[in-house]
Amino acid sequence: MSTQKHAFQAEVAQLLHLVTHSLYSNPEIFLRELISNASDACDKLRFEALANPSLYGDQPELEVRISFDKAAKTLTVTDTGIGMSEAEAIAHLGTIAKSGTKEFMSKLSGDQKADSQLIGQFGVGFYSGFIVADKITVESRRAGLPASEGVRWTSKGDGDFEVETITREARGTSVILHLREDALDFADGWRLKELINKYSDHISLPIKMEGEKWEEGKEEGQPGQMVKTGEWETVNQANALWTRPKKDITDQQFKDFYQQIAHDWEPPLAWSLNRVEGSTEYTQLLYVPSHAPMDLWDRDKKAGIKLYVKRVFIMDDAEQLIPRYLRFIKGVVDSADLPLNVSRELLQESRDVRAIRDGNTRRVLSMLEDMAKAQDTAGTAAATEAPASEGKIDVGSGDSTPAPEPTELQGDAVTDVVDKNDAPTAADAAAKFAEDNESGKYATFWREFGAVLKEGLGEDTANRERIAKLLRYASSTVDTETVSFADYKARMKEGQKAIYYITADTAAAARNSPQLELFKKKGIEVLLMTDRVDEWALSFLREFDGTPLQSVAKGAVDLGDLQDEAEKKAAEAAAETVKPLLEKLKDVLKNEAEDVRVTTRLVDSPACLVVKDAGMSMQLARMLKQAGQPVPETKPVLEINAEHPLVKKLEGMDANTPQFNDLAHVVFDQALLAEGGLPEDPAAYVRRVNALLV
Ligand SMILES: Nc1ncnc2c1ncn2[C@@H]1O[C@H](COP(=O)(O)OP(=O)(O)OP(=O)(O)O)[C@@H](O)[C@H]1O
Repeated sequence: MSTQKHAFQAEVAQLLHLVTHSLYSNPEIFLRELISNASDACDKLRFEALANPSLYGDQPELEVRISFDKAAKTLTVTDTGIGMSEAEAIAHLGTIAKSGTKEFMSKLSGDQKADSQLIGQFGVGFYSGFIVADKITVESRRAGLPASEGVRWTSKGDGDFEVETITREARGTSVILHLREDALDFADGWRLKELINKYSDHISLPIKMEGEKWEEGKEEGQPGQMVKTGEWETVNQANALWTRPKKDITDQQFKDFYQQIAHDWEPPLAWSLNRVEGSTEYTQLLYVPSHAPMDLWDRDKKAGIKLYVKRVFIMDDAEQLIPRYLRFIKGVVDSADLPLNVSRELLQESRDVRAIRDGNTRRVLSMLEDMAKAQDTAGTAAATEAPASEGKIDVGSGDSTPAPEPTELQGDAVTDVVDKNDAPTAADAAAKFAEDNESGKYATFWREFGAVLKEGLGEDTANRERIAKLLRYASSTVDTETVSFADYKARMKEGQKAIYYITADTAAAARNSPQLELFKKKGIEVLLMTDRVDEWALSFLREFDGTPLQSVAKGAVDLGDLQDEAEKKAAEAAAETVKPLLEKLKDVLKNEAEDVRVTTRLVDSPACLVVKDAGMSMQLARMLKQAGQPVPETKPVLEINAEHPLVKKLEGMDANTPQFNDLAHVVFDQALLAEGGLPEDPAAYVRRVNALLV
């Protein structure tokens, strides 16, 4: 059969260029990527063979072999997995099928340092071989195909690759790297073992290397050398990480495993490994990443949970195992109860799956609570020399014994895999304390994923209160997004009956909103909600811990006991005197405003717009309109400040004059502008302002 030449898909060519130019500083990751592909290929075969055991043929073993040839300058990774047909080799090794590739490519800046960070988030897979090789040959045969239908794929990592049909006796794939001159140190048994140990110990498959022994020189004066023994030895632990006792797993191994499953170069913020026993038995290993993926905002993004059944890999991205608002969580669930042939459809209906999903949700929420608590403790104890307690501090690092959740497990007992004697020493704890304190893990989490977590208020009724406790906002008195509802409540003024908040497009707009004037004057804190999701999410949270939440831009302002008698009296008197003006304004602005009333919420501004209590905020209405969604046509209420000179001026004017009409409209449009909106007719607004200026 002749050789056919194929061009790489444009994105692959681009990726290849990037791989070889950005990743040379960390060349060794290629081995992790190739072993991970080999392991995936074995997982796939094991899964397909459940329905068709003949796929194993006469080779029942699933394994990975790593060999090298110093003289030929090659390094070969061979697996007995599913293999590839010719068409598959062309498709899988010549194009990138992954969603998000385009987006990824568009984010590249040309700055190698920044790009290599990005590529770490994306995962380079097979192409990382080109960091150390100037040519790669892949020989493969798909399980179930005859030996004559093997394929050889070859490329130098430039614009194209070649494919030819070969005869290959063994099922599976060999990836042969022709090492670059500067990467010859990888053709070394010790070096390879060290790397396997570092990156792939937790792979559940045996990774084998040919044994070597020292042989003295045959003749006098001839140096000795290492020679191969011909026996293949397993060099990794070959049991899945999550099946090992936690005390036998180092932090580094947890992190390495995360990097393998999440294709992320950054270490995770926290993790938790537990064996859950009871009516539904499973092991969960869950990770909180330290940064958001590029497609976080895609609500259809697949979840990052891999499902195993009794150690057999079943599927990636098992979205039934974690709610959508926690879609950023990565990890593994290994169930003891689900059938091996479980399908996505079946997952939807399974009671066991619901129990696992609930268990995962609770576990993630407690990890977040622990992180938040560790940060709070760090914040208050920052100046003290020693940590307050080991348990608390260890919690923040993610590898702690999670707090038990007795009442919430509905009969399922959590047995942590960790040996309780595995507790960290005081020195460990102090070191971790310093680390956590420095990094502010919860702050990082909140910055990256806070807005997604808010979706949980609407999605997860059962855990709404727990989620509410995890929320953080900036406020009129605190610049950073660090204020929890509980913090807010603790600082509430004597007599204050509600948690006040304002929604706006930006923090600046919220902070400078006229609606805040009275609150600022009285020193009442107001939470600033500036995420798009805030208003929707808050519609599910009417109160926190018995205290109602009240938007300062909705309904009439009622500060209740916070307003003293004299103020109330003055306001009532002002309302009385300004009544005739209100009538005039209502008439002139009948097309724009639902109502015009006098308010005490303003101090420096003449007027502001509010919506009725149950109404949709103007900000949300604008957002929906922009998104092309139908929005009920509601008019805002204009509230005026009877003390303001402009209002006093209006009071003294004849309502039938064009000047009154102009000033009334200017006051309305300015209130709209201050709130982040745009006048219906901007040109008319400009004309009116100009008329008043001359
Ligand atoms: N050893 C192998 N055996 C069988 N198929 C393989 C092997 N290595 C790679 N492939 C195929 O080539 C595809 C591309 O591999 P690559 O490593 O580039 O991406 P990936 O594994 O899909 O993604 P990532 O590594 O980022 O998770 C794989 O999805 C798989 O179909």
